[in-house]
Order: sequence, then structure tokens, then C-alpha cells
Amino acid sequence: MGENEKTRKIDARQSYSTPKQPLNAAILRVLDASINRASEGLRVVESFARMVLEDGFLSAQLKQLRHDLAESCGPIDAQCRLQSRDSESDVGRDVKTESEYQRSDFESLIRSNMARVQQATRTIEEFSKLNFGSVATDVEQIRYRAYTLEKAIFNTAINRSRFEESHLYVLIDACGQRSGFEQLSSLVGDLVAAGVDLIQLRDKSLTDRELVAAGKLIASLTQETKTLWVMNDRADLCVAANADGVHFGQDELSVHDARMILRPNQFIGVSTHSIEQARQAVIDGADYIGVGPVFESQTKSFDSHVGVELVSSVVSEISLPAFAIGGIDSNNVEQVTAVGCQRIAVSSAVCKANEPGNAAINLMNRLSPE
Ligand SMILES: Cc1ncc(COP(=O)(O)OP(=O)(O)O)c(N)n1
Ligand SMILES: Cc1ncsc1CCOP(=O)(O)O
Ligand SMILES: [Mg+2]
Repeated sequence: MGENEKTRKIDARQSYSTPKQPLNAAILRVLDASINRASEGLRVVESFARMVLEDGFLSAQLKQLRHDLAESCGPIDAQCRLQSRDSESDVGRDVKTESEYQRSDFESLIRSNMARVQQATRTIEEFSKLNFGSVATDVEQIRYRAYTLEKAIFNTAINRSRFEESHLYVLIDACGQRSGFEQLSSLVGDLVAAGVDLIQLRDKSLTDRELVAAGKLIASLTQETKTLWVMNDRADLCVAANADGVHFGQDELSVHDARMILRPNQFIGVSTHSIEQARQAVIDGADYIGVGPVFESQTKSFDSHVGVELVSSVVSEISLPAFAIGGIDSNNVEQVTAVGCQRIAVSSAVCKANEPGNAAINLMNRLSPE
């Protein structure tokens, strides 16, 4: 649309112009102020992700969003924006609410700045509909991405705190007992007494009823202890057996669909085998991730292994809790910790040991509390 055409269209609505400014200048003024507000809000949250969370992935996402916002607003001429700017005579400049000067904690800082981004992008959408239709549709996408990132930031912060002291995660089967769970009971008792942080029931041979029965036993043995327990593969059985969480592979239920089944406080872990899958798990709202298989495993066979290289890439970029898994034992655990990962998930290194409790304690002593 040429400048004359634009001006003609706006001038046709003279009733909204004031003696001080024609309407086109007023629209540009709103757009200019809103683009600045949205960009400033994103910069604040980006600084939090970068310097406080020290999360390279989330800060890169926020930076990208800020750049994409600028690009989406490209059709709004920068020179015209500057000409319309008149901060000195802004009638709202001195109107401040008390809350604008009070940020009690990081949560309120991030919430208020994300709200600023969302309100400002909505304002850009509405006002650009008057004259810059393509901006409105592009900025709408930016607003949705901001909502998703806000959720990922809070999810990361909550789970860092939830799993802050979780280092050793042990995968167990139901000890091959179809007629009773004495061995399972003894193993879980040992692991709880040793102070294992998480226990996962991973048994591909049991019926659903047997899994729920074994799960209820684990629930009773871990109740009122610091040990959390996780049901592998199945959200429905996680609810039925009252597990603390559930673990999914890449082909099982998505985090989104599982949330429709789980209780609100039940957490979700997701297996990842590449940096892209780990990033996606953060965006999807996983509560922790498994990263592997790192080494050859006695529990499950794989065509290839990701090595400690992937573990290193994940923990240096992503701050959502990540457990390295696959063939980790007391002989190679230092290779994992050397790349900065202090969280491991193991099965045979503990379950096949003569004294599982001692094997767990030995591994935990090799994992530093950060
Ligand atoms: C903590 C943890 N990480 C990874 C896995 C593997 O899950 P998945 O890829 O779905 O494979 P199965 O365990 O279901 O065979 C896990 N279970 N736990
Ligand atoms: C289920 C699973 N997924 C990746 S490795 C693995 C098995 C972990 O067991 P182990 O510690 O014995 O290799
Ligand atoms: Mg699975």
C-alpha cells in the first residue's frame, strides 16, 4: 500500500484525530511504544534465563523471539515510528501503579514482564490490523510463542527445585515374582534405606494388574520417605498405582496427552537421544529428561550409543534436570560426571549387585551435590 493510499484511508476517520496529531501518527505512536515494550520485556526475561537460570537454550529462544518480533514489525517503517514518538507529552508517562516498583521475587519479575510482552504484542496486533495486516498475523504467532516460553521457564525453575537433590535413579523390574513380591519388597526396602532418590518400575513382562499391584507395593514402601517412584510407559497405571511420576519414550504418550490423564502433581520424564529431542522435551513441558543410551547396556540392547558427548551437550545447554542412562556403573560413572552431569539412572549396576543398597550408596558418593 502506497503512502498516499494509507494516508487517505486514515484521514477518512478524522473524528479520531486530535488537533495535535493526525490519526496515522497516533497509530504509529501506539505501535512504536508497544514494540518497545514487548522487546524490553523479552530482554528482561532473557537476562533472567541467561544469568540467573543459566539456561542457554531458553535464553537463545527468548533472543530469537525478540529478533523475530523486530522482523515481523519490519513493515512498520522505522523512520515513521521515530517521527511519531513523543515520550515527553505522553499523558500516561507519570501514571504509575505501586506494583510497578515492587517485585517481591523472581517469579513476579518474570510473570510481570511476560505479561508486558503478551499485552504489548496484543496491542501491536490490534492496532496493526488498521493498516498493517501482515504484521498482525505474524505478531500473533510471536505472542503464542511467548506463552509457550513462559510455561517452559516456570516448568524448568520448578523442576530444578523439585529434583535439586536427586542424583541417583534406579530402574527395577518386579524381580520375576509372579506369585508374590517378597524379593521386590526387599529390594525396594534396601534402595529406600540407602537413600536412592528415584525408583522406576520398568517391567515389560507383567500384566497391567500385576504392574499396579507391584506399583502399590512400591508406593507403600516409599511413602513418607524422600524416595520418589515412577511408573514406566503408562500414564493410566501411574494414576492407578499412585506413582509420583511416569516415564515415556519418544513413541509413547506425549507430555500434552499424558497431562489429560495424570493427577496435577504427578511428574513426567521423557527419554531423549539427541539434542533436538532434549530441546523439544523442554518446550513440551517435560519435568525431567533421560539422556542416552550412553554406553552399552546389560538391560536393553541398542544399535548405537550416544556417548558422553550428548550428555555434555545437553547439560551445557539445558538446565531442566537430565539423567544420563545406559550402561553406567562404578567403572565409568566418572566419565559422566566429568562432562558436568551429576544425575544418573541405572539398573544393572545396582540391581545385579550382591548388595544393591551398598552399590547404590557407592554410586551416590561419586555424584556431587553441585
Ligand atoms: C530415566 C529413564 N530414561 C530413559 C528410559 C527409557 O525409556 P524408553 O525409551 O521408553 O524405553 P523403555 O524403558 O520403555 O524400554 C527410562 N525408562 N527411564
Ligand atoms: C531402559 C533403558 N533405556 C536406555 S538405557 C536403559 C537401560 C538402563 O539399564 P542399565 O543401567 O542396566 O544399562
Ligand atoms: Mg518406554
